[in-house]
Amino acid sequence: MRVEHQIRAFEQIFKSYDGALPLHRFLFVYFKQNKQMGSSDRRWASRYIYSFFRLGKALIKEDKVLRLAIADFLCNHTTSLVIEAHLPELNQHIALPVSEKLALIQSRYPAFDLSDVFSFHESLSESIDKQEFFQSFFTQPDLFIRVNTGQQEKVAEILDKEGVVAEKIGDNTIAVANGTKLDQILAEQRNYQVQDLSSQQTGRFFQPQPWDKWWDCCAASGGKSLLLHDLEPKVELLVSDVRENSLNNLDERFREAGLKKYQKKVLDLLQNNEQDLHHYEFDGIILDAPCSGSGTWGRTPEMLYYFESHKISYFSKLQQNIATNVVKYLKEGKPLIYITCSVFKEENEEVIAYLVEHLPLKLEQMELIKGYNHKADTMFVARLVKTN
Ligand SMILES: C[S@@+](CC[C@H](N)C(=O)[O-])C[C@H]1O[C@@H](n2cnc3c(N)ncnc32)[C@H](O)[C@@H]1O
Repeated sequence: MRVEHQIRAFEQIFKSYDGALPLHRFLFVYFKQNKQMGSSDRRWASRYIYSFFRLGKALIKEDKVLRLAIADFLCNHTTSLVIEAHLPELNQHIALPVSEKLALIQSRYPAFDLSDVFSFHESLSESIDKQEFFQSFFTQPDLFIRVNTGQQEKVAEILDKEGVVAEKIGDNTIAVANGTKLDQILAEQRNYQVQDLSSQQTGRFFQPQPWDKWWDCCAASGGKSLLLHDLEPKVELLVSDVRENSLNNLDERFREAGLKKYQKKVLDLLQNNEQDLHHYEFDGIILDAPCSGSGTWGRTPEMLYYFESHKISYFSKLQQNIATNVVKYLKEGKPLIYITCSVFKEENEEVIAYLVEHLPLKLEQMELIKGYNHKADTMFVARLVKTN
């Protein structure tokens, strides 16, 4: 009876959700409206719906509940009523590594094709190891903290005292399990930022100099600007975004981080901004472009199910147009840092090919930062320099 209750709750959620909102926001509202669900019901319903979407479109023709049991088996190291009821013979293998569990599923269900987990695989950037990438969707990514230089030991000690398992990476990064309530544990926001590991690594491409003028032109709440500031606090900074709300969050984050001196503008980079920008010339521009976000779908697996492939071209055009509009404000010999959190070549290498062909830009370096092996996001970054 209890398993039927859990399955009914899962099916209700699946039926009410259409992919329009991020799943975590939808669940927040859904649970508020369904107060009869106790905390255990909510926990199981969340686990099931997230596991279910991690299967993408694999075995799409099979019964939904069987797919749920397979997904839940692949994603978790502890069993569930659904696995016990619908895959009883695999229950004893729940603690095996994902690769071994996949082999078990493949041998039982020959129609299981791992590439159906990510059904847009034809569009992937070439350097991605497809097997590893597809497999990564069955593991929840970690939460990463970028710690200011010299503060890593101190922050790690506080986490340790609170019983949080924390892994130090390099000198400035700490990984903890997703869902860790950092704001309740670490009071001193000045010393750290929540920022994905791969996003932190884009900083290697910035190379700012003291007193440089930089423009973070799609700044949102300022993640890349804060990274730039940590690399070189003497940079003069302009931040802009089309969404005023995001920039308000940025003010709050900058204040907490102690970043006081910066200029801020609400700008739509698809428009002519000459009135606002005619007297500006930058020593560096960070274009952290709007994109499909496909390198972050390990955190939002509902996208494996709901994303529509025609959107890739839409984002690619948007990226080309925004880049074209910002490059005129770059000084000769200075860098445009182009960043996406996409795994699609049309948003990455192909945008760079377009920019190099149509704009006075020369490619210095580009890299797909592969987070899928490190429980992190996958990002693309390129450093292009303006020519005459
Ligand atoms: C990938 S996010 C930026 C993330 C941010 N740099 C960070 O590190 O947290 C892309 C941003 O581009 C902004 N954007 C989208 N279209 C735009 C446009 N036409 N003009 C200016 N900004 C735009 C979005 O509002 C969004 O905040």
